[in-house]
Amino acid sequence: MPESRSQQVVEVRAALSHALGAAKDSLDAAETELEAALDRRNRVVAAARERRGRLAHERDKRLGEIDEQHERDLAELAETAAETAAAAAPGAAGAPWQRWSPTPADSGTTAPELRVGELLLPWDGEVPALVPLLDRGHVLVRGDPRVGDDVVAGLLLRALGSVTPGRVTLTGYDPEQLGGGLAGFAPLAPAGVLQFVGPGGLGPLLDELVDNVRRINETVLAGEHSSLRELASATGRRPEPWRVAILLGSGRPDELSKHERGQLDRLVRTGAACGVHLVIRDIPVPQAANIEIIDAMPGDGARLSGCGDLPVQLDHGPPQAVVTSTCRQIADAVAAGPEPVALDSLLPEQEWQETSARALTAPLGDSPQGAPVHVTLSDYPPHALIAGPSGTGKTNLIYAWMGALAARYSPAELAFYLLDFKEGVSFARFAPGRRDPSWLPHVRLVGVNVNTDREFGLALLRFLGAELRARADAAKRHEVTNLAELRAEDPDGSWPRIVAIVDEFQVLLSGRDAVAAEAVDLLEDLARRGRSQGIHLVLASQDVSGIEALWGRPALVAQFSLRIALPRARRVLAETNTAADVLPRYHAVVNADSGAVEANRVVRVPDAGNRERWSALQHRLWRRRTQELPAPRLFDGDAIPRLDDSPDFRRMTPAATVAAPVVLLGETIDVESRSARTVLRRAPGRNIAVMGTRVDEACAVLNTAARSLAAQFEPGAAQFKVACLDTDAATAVESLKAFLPADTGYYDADNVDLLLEDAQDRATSGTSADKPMFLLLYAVDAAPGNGAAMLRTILRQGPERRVHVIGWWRGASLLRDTLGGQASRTDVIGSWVALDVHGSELSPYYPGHGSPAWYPRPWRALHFDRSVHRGAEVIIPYGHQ
Ligand SMILES: Nc1ncnc2c1ncn2[C@@H]1O[C@H](COP(=O)(O)OP(=O)(O)OP(=O)(O)O)[C@@H](O)[C@H]1O
Repeated sequence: MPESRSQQVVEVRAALSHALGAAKDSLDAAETELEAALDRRNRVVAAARERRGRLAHERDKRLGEIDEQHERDLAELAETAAETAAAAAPGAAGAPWQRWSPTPADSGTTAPELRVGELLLPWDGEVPALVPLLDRGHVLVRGDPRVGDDVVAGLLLRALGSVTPGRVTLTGYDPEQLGGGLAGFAPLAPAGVLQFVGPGGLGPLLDELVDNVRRINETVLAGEHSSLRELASATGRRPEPWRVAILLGSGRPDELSKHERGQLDRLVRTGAACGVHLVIRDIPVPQAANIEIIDAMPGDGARLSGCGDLPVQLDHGPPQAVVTSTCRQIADAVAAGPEPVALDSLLPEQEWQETSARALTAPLGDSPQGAPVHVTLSDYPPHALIAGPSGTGKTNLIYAWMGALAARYSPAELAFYLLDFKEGVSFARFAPGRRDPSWLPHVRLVGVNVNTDREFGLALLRFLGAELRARADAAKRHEVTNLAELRAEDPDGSWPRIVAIVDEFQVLLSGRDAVAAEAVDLLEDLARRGRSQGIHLVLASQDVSGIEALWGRPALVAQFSLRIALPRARRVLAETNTAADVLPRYHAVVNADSGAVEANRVVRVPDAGNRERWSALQHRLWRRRTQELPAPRLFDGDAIPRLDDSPDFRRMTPAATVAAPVVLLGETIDVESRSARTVLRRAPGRNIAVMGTRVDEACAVLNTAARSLAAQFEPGAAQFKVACLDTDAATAVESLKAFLPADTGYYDADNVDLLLEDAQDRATSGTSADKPMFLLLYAVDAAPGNGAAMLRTILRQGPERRVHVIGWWRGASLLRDTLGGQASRTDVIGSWVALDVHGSELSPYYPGHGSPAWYPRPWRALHFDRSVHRGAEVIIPYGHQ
């Protein structure tokens, strides 16, 4: 058993050793594995570390890239925002106060947004914070009152400075006298750009604004446009101003009545489309998308509802000096009135397309709402009265009206007769001139500088009277009653509507003389009957006396139912109609109902005075005229007519025998260019006496007589004898020699007795078969010796034997002396021309008429021929012969 035990021990040992060996192996294996594992782990850890490092690097790199991209995006966005803001708020709407000045833009352009501060962005550049007010919405300011004041002042100044002066108007409601940024704007008040309503005024103010919105919707937008902004961008015109109401409440919840609250809601909803905007503080308003809320806080605490949560730094208020000077500037510009509109705005697209059969209608300008204001002359209203103090644009208005009419109606449809009683040549542009040969083809007559020649006004009225009768007769023949019917019945006839314009017509009616009396009678007849015959009168006057001259004739005034009043014109509208008192410059009130207030229409008149613009129109129409159309007659009271231009003189041709030689004496004052004449028939009394001391005029009349006679006779067919007894007339006589036949006899004081003896012989013993003899005697009162006695014989007996005296006596009484003194007969002087001789001295030569109303004036004479005249006529001696 010991063996077995040792055996067993051995075996156990062996087993143990084996086991130990096995365990060791296992341990070794395990350790190797551990080592490998540790190694692996170390490698994994190292790899992991390395990857983390790489990842971190990658992440950092990416983050860096993202940051950069973010900054780039932000900068890009901020830059775009800044650019957009600069475009949305150009000039005065966005410039910082340090370099701010007004930049008024056209009313047609879109309204800018207005800067109130700066968006605080992590960006180097500046992004302005803008508020959409004009044409877009309303603004509610809350928060710090002082900052709020600055915001309101800034907004208003930017709005005012961005548009044409007067296009933004302000109304302030400030019952608590908070000022609210408004105080500095006071200089706008006198020009009506700013007004304040007091406590209790909120209701009426809101009502007025609502009324404006309603009116603009109904009459301006009129269903065609959804807003003024849209209208402005479609038409380039903005007929209404922006009306901004600044409502500074007290913060009391009961400040607004129910009605006021309703009106406020209405304005919030509908105002902006009509340019009515609210800037509100401390008044509760409903939430609305078009109200920009400004939380006014100092520093970076401010917010704008339109900018979300972005912090905003509000601008300081505008410097007081800038506010004041800008407001003054705006007020001055508004007081001075708007810039003139161009004449072209009155012209039609196609010229000469209208028919005047029923009426003459043309625009005179635009209404304040931008719609054209048309003016009509027809059966009603037939005639117009225009009044405007000097310088208010009356002449311009007449031009504008004429331009608008002339462009629409051809000369076959419309004829103008123009007369200007004031000094100057305002209508002369319509007639051919030295520099410009064109004329307005519709114009038949232009009278300028007729202030002393009231007879010319009379002549025009007489002419129109004759035309009226001709039309009435034609109407009777065609059994019709008015122009439209006459034109339908007589389509080939020439029946244009006639518009006679008389500027400063009161000159014609002034005084209580025969001219005025006849003028009023003629006017009354024309005004009454002209309406149906297409004859329209337009009377213009600058002072109230002009209108008053008519006032005494209510029946006459009543016919002038179209009234046009320029700024400050008085009495042309109805007595209680004061619309003209508040008209801005270049505006007029047009009233087609005799001045009744309800018929007022305000019109802004374009600038038609501009010569170039006018002349472009005139030239265009002139080139379109038919070649037969004659140039208008130009009567210029300041010009001395020339015999060579006289149609009567030009028609004269020489003949061997002339039964009734015609003596021309001067130009008549008439619508047609016509010479005053006396016919020297073989009949008693056919002599001509020129009376007066004025040498030049007397010589002018005698020379005209001599030249016109000479033009009718072939050489040798008549005898001319010229005596010059006043050396002052020598030059005139000398100049005559070129025109008289070579065998003319010339005499002076030394030998005039020979001439008279000769002529006396012819006068007493000649025969009617003898050649006519014309004695042209200059200063004949100076005939020496028994010259007077011989002259008497010649005057009395000569004409029947074809011996005629054309003599100049240097005074009416000297003629009387020649004729044999006070009691002598005067019928040997069948025709006379009086120069500076008073009417009372002429009565002996003016049989059956008393004495003519004649007040001598330079280069005018009175002519009377007892064989043909009922009354004496004023004539203008021909000059420069
Ligand atoms: N609508 C207008 N637009 C621009 N300028 C105008 C307008 N109306 C008048 N003017 C200018 O005002 C000035 C006076 O105008 P205008 O001669 O027509 O006045 P008036 O009332 O006829 O004066 P007067 O009777 O003294 O001649 C002129 O220089 C004219 O060019």
